[in-house]
Amino acid sequence: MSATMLQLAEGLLALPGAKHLPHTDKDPISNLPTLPEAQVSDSSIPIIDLEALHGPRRSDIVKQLGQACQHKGFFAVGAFFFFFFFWKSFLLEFILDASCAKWYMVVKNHGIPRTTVSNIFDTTREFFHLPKEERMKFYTPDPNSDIRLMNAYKDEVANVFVARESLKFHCHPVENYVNKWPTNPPSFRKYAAEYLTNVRRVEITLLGAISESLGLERDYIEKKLGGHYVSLNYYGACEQSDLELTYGVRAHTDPTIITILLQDDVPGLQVLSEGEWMDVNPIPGTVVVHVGDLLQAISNHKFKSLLHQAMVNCEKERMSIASYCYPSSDAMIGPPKKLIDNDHPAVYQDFTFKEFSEQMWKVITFTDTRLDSFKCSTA
Ligand SMILES: O=C(O)CCC(=O)C(=O)O
Ligand SMILES: [Fe+2]
Repeated sequence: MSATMLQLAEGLLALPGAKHLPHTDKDPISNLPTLPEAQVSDSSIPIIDLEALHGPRRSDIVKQLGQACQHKGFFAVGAFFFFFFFWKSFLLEFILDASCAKWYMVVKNHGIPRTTVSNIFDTTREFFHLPKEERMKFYTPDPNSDIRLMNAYKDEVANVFVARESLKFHCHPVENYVNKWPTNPPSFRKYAAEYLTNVRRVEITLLGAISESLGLERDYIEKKLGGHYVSLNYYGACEQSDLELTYGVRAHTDPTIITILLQDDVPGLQVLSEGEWMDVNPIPGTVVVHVGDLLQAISNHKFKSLLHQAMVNCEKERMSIASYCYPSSDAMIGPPKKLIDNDHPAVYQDFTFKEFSEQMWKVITFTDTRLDSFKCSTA
C-alpha cells in the first residue's frame, strides 16, 4: 500500500515539529492560541432522512443533500507556511471562506440498529479503559500499519495538549482486516465488524445521492471507492485546571470523500459555520456527515470540505467513531467533464488519490490547502 488512509489521518494531526510528549507542566497562558468560543448549537443544521431516499421523495432529499454540501462563496486568502503564523492564517482563510454554507449534515433513519451503536461504544470504552500496556500493543510509529494506536500528545509548537487517543484501522472488506483487530475486550471484533458493515451501507447510499445531486450517475463516486478506514476516538475527562490548555482534536478538514461521524451523547464536536464555531450537539439516532477534501475536488469546488474540531470537558469522557471514506489509489479525483463548462471552468486538474496522498506528505497542513497543488492555473 503506497499511500494509506493511516498516513492521511496522521497528516491531520501532526504539525511539523510536533512532539508526542506526556503532558506534565502547565504552560503560561499568555503563549497559548485562544481556544475558539462556540456559539450554541446551530438550529439550522440540515437533517437528512436517509430512509426517504428509498421512496418517492428521493429527488427532494437529493436536492436537500446537495444544498447542505453546497459551497456558495469562495474568498481565497493566501496561507503562510511558516508554522509560527500557521494557526492564525488558516483560520482567517476559513472564516472568510465559510461565510455562507454548512458543508455537513445530520442523517437520521440511517438504519444502523440502536444495539449496534451501543455495542460499538461499549466495546470502544472497554478498550480505552484497559491498562495502558494492553492498549500500547497497538502502538507503532509505522504510518503504514493496518492498525495503529495514536496517543494524546503535547504540541510544543502550538503549546497545547491534544487529548485524543484513537485506535485507527483499515476495515473494508472486514474479512481482510478483522484478524488484526483487538481481541481484548473479547466483544471487540464482533461489534466493530457489525457497526462497520452497517456504516459502509450508509456510505454507499449517501454517495449515490451525492453523485445524483451533482447531476452525475448514481454510482459515479462509488466506482472510485477503495477501502474504508475508521478512527475510534476517545477523549478522557480532563482536569478543570487543564481545560484552557487542552483540545480534543484541533481544527482540520478531513482528507476524505465524506466522513461519517458517530458521536456518543457527550457534546464536543464543533464546526465552523458562517464564520462562527458552532457546537454540533449529539442528536440520538443520528450520524453527522462531513464533506471531505476529495469531494470538494470531485464536485469542482461546488461542495466545500468542512473545518471542524473537538473539545474536551472535565465532567465526562467522550467517544466518537469517524468512518473515513476514501478512493482506490488509482482513482481519478479531478472534476468530471459534466461539471465543467464556460461558466464553471475546472478548478482542479485530474489527479489520482495516490498523487494526493504523496502531496499530503510534502505539504503537511490541517486543511484543504492540501489540494492547492492540483488547482488549475486559471482557477
Ligand atoms: O470527535 C469528533 O467529534 C471529531 C473527530 C474527527 O474530526 C476525526 O476523527 O477526524
Ligand atoms: Fe475530522
